[in-house]
Amino acid sequence: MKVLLTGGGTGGHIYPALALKKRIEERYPDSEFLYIGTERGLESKIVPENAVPFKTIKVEGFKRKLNLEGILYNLNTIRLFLSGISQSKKFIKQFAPDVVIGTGGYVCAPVCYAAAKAKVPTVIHEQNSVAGVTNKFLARFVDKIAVCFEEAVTQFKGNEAKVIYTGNPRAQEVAGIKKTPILKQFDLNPDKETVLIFGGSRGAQRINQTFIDSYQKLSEQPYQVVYVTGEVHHQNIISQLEKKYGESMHTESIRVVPYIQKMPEVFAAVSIVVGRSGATTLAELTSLGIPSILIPSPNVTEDHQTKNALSLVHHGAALMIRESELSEKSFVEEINRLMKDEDKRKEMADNSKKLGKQKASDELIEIINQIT
Ligand SMILES: CC(=O)N[C@H]1[C@@H](OP(=O)(O)OP(=O)(O)OC[C@H]2O[C@@H](n3ccc(=O)[nH]c3=O)[C@H](O)[C@@H]2O)O[C@H](CO)[C@@H](O)[C@@H]1O
Repeated sequence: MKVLLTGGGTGGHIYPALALKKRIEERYPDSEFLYIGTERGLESKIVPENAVPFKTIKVEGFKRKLNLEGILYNLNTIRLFLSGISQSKKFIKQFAPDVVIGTGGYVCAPVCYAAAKAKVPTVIHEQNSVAGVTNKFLARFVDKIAVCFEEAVTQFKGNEAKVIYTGNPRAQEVAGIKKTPILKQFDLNPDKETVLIFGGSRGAQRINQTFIDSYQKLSEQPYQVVYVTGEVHHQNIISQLEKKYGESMHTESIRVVPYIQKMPEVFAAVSIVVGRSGATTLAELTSLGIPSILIPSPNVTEDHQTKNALSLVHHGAALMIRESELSEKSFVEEINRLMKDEDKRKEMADNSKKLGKQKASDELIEIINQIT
């Protein structure tokens, strides 16, 4: 089978595509793959690292603010969209895929549109509880729309018949990962209670700032902390910590890193996860049954991270701190409250696991087999 994958910008759109690829390869070892992304998105790093043939096209997202600058920017976005379609057509002609899979982010728009117009069977995958703009645009052109939240099933007006609730391929990929001594890699004790804190695949400035403010208090707790800043913020966070805490920033119990490659293995090794509520992260946490404290980003389309988070909170699988209520005090107090209550953590872990939907890749493969 020849599969063209596209999706990007952030990790939450990239890892599901790679997880699906892995499962297709397991079931159909002769399969061939091509991934189309952008140079600027995280995919230009992650996809080649995973040894998947990678091509780029140039696309931008639309600006929502429609002042003169916004209008000019959007005109350029339309120009790039049109040239992105031509570039995609060329790649599609050369590679001749049996199916095209788009996992979200604006790079999918020209690629999936070009594929659908070229009559190549096309599937889009929506990770969030609120459908993204690109996927809504593509809905009428593609053959199938896979979703991960029941709430998303009704959001593709006029195209409901194409929608299938599969869940996220990343959940199937990580299911069954067991606790390992991976914390040793951070020079931490793998047998000690540990809190992992991270702000999605690119890091989150507001959480980074709260972490800097809370550093001293966190270093006094009986648990260990792994803090992920996001690649681009790392140097700045380290400098700020050095400036604020001097020598005392070097503690036994806190590690500050830019990015974690084997994130699911780290999830399985920690007591709780604290961070943003990106949909792919939540699919991984529920697949593994990890309790979490979620701080939704307020800067995403239709506040979808709050809706993602609430779908776990309502099932007793996570706690939530709204960013408007985030402070050094609420951050440390909430973490401490959960870390002191083992029964609560156990109950949340069970509830989290019950939400996990672990067969997404196989269900997507079934869809692919139906339409090709
Ligand atoms: C700001 C923004 O637009 N965020 C969106 C983006 O988030 P983002 O890319 O942050 O998405 P997610 O939190 O869903 O997924 C992040 C992925 O990166 C991995 N990871 C993260 C950090 C790290 O150090 N190492 C690592 O491997 C996680 O394990 C996960 O697989 O896509 C998600 C999925 O559509 C959306 O729900 C988010 O709202």
